[in-house]
Amino acid sequence: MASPRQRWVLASGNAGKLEEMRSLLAALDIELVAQTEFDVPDAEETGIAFVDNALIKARHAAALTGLPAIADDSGLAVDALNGAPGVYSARYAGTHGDDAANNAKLVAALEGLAPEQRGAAFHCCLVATRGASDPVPVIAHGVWRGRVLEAPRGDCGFGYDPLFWVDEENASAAEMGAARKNAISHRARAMRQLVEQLRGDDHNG
Ligand SMILES: O=P(O)(O)OP(=O)(O)OP(=O)(O)OC[C@H]1O[C@@H](n2cnc3c(O)ncnc32)[C@H](O)[C@@H]1O
Ligand SMILES: [Mg+2]
Repeated sequence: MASPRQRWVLASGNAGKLEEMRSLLAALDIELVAQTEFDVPDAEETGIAFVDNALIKARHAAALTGLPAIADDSGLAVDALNGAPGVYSARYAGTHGDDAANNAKLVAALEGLAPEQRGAAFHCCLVATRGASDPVPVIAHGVWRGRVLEAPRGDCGFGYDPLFWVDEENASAAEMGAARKNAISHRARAMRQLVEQLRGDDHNG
């Protein structure tokens, strides 16, 4: 599928995600173009599961550009909130993509909980579709476990990164730096799987 210099559209309007996806996809010899460069508007994310929304976004971008597409649907599932905000992570506080408001709401929701009650997982579902009606899209899923801090720490990354504490790193996702995050994150794990499958595709002709 990923023949040399094939063009793919990255079906995301999130600048933080796009930067990470580009760096994670550097292993594939493909030209990646953000959907915003084609004026593709955000798709309506009506799915119940991450994979539903990733499929919706990939098909939407492929349909409007005529190119193969890669989409990411991701979010934070907090144990004490029974998996919320989950697929609603981007609009947890009401306004889509208002990271500061989302983080403030999360801090308030977990107020008073002890560290061992603050477990959470970042999920990332990636979908690669060869076209809008591809009957066999490639799907990958990565999970990254950590703990929600009582207050933000660090300036790197995006979204919930300043609240996501990773014990083994002794750092929040916003403190560890892009290179480290891109080695161990939910998105890194999903992308390794996706790249593996796309490479397999090449070999299968
Ligand atoms: O749908 P697109 O256009 O890709 O962009 P989006 O920002 O709406 O993305 P999602 O619908 O997948 O929502 C993901 C939410 O989870 C957050 N999130 C996902 N990955 C993250 C990461 O690596 N670090 C911090 N927050 C993350 C992100 O900030 C959003 O609030
Ligand atoms: Mg979205």
